[in-house]
Amino acid sequence: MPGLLPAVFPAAFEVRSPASSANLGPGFDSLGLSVPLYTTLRVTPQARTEIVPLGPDLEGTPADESNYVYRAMLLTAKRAGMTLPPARVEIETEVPLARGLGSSAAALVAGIVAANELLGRPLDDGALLDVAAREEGHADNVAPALYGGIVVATLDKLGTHHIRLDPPAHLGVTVLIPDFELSTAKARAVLPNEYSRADAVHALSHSALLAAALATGRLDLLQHAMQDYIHQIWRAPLVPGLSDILEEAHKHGALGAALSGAGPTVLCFHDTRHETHPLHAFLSSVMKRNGLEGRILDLPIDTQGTLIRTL
Ligand SMILES: Nc1ncnc2c1ncn2[C@@H]1O[C@H](COP(=O)(O)OP(=O)(O)OP(=O)(O)O)[C@@H](O)[C@H]1O
Ligand SMILES: N[C@@H](CCO)C(=O)O
Repeated sequence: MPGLLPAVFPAAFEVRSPASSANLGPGFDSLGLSVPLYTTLRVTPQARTEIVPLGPDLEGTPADESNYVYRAMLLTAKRAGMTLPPARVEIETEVPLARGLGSSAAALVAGIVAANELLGRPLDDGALLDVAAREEGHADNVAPALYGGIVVATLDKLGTHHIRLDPPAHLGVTVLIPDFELSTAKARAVLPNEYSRADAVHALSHSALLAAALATGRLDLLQHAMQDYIHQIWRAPLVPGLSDILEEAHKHGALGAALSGAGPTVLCFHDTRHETHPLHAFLSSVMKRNGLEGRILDLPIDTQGTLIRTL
């Protein structure tokens, strides 16, 4: 009577994917870095699928196929041409939702890596990135969430191509995370469909300079290289204080500043050898002037990306 035998399931495991900050100014949809705030999945193979969002931040998150994690797991199985084995998937996150720190990318990447693990690893890293980038529509959050560090990535008909950079020495991140949500969809809806040649050349040259500066540790060039006219000016009305920070943060110790992803978080680079008190004081004063509440955190750049651990 095989039906009465206890099923033997593979060992439970945990997948942890980091938050990310996309664009870094002019690298719209193509450049990002990861930071150590994590989305964690605990995956326990069992007879039926159960999606279990945990904690107050995920309250109201669906537990069906519209859940980002579960959707990503199903997509991965489809890409591999296999059926997803059932499992209990507990989801926890430290990444604030809809704040420009890649919560959706961390959820997607964690789901993709978890499904690949359950399926016996049929997809290599490049295919995992491609599944994630196609689902997200751009690779600038998902690539750092998968690989860690700073990643330059392209997504087109030919596939997803990327180069991962180790962060330059002494480069730290300060983020101002406002207490309000801004969905990526809303922040993309305000962008124009067309740009002038001058704006295109400005974006190309500055994003190329930024990637080269990050690759060679030229921290002195960040402030200039992070200038952007592709998305930040259009999004500024949605993020009170953004223009002040972009214009003035360098006077208070920032090496450069940018809207993080689609916002409303703002990212400043700092030199880890220097105090960040003056920058914090400036960011606090901008919040106060604009009637905002929020958190200011100094973070290193995560270099590990997504990790799997057997439980
Ligand atoms: N851990 C999670 N589990 C399930 N769904 C999640 C999780 N994290 C994020 N999401 C979904 O992603 C949505 C937020 O995605 P959105 O793209 O708007 O913002 P973001 O990814 O946080 O920011 P950005 O893309 O600008 O960096 C949430 O409203 C929720 O539906
Ligand atoms: N590059 C994307 C990141 C947010 O998902 C944007 O700025 O809209």
